[in-house]
Amino acid sequence: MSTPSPKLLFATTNKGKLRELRQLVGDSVEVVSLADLPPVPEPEEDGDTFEANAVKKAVEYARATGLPALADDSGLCVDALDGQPGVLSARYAPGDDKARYEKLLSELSGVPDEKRTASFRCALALAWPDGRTHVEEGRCEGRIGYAPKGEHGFGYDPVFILLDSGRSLAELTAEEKSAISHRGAAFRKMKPKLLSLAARP
Ligand SMILES: O=c1nc[nH]c2c1ncn2[C@H]1C[C@H](O)[C@@H](COP(=O)(O)OP(=O)(O)OP(=O)(O)O)O1
Ligand SMILES: [Mg+2]
Repeated sequence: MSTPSPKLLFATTNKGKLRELRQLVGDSVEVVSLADLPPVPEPEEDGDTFEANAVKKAVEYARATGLPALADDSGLCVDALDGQPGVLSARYAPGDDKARYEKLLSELSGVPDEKRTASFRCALALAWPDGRTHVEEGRCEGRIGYAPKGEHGFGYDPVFILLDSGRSLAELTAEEKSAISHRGAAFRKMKPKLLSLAARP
């Protein structure tokens, strides 16, 4: 028997997203990541919306690889900063995730609790190699804390505080995070499309 061919590409360079998407998909669809394939140039994320960037990434990766591709464009919209860093979250400060959330904390220094509200947004786009696309979005409400806490997750998770429990997203297990996260919400809407992919001959 020959090995079955891969059915879906997780089209992201972000290891944190990849880990969460793998767990969300489970074994319902056979997946590969970019690391399993010959190098593909990274699409330029020049859209004004999460949706536009997610579609662009999914379409370019699907065309380049010939595989159906699932791309994620996401970020943090902070009300006191008029929605910034938004689609520019990954480029908010040079360096690593810590440098970016520390910049955010310093931008918000002196801003009181009730004005520290924020939301994580995620657009997931599925693109077929022929150019067809399907998009779903999700969001997660919270507020920005005063200092990082928690060891799980990635990105801005240590400074994103949930409204009900007061815990940061980085204090949740992967399962707990996906149950309430922007990515989990978008994924659950996308899931029927992904399952239909698996069923294809
Ligand atoms: O659940 C999350 N928990 C914490 N932070 C998060 C989350 N979701 C997105 N984020 C942050 C990380 C990055 O600063 C930006 C995404 O930027 P974004 O361009 O979509 O991803 P990326 O460049 O890291 O990888 P790629 O474009 O290859 O998928 O928002
Ligand atoms: Mg990116």
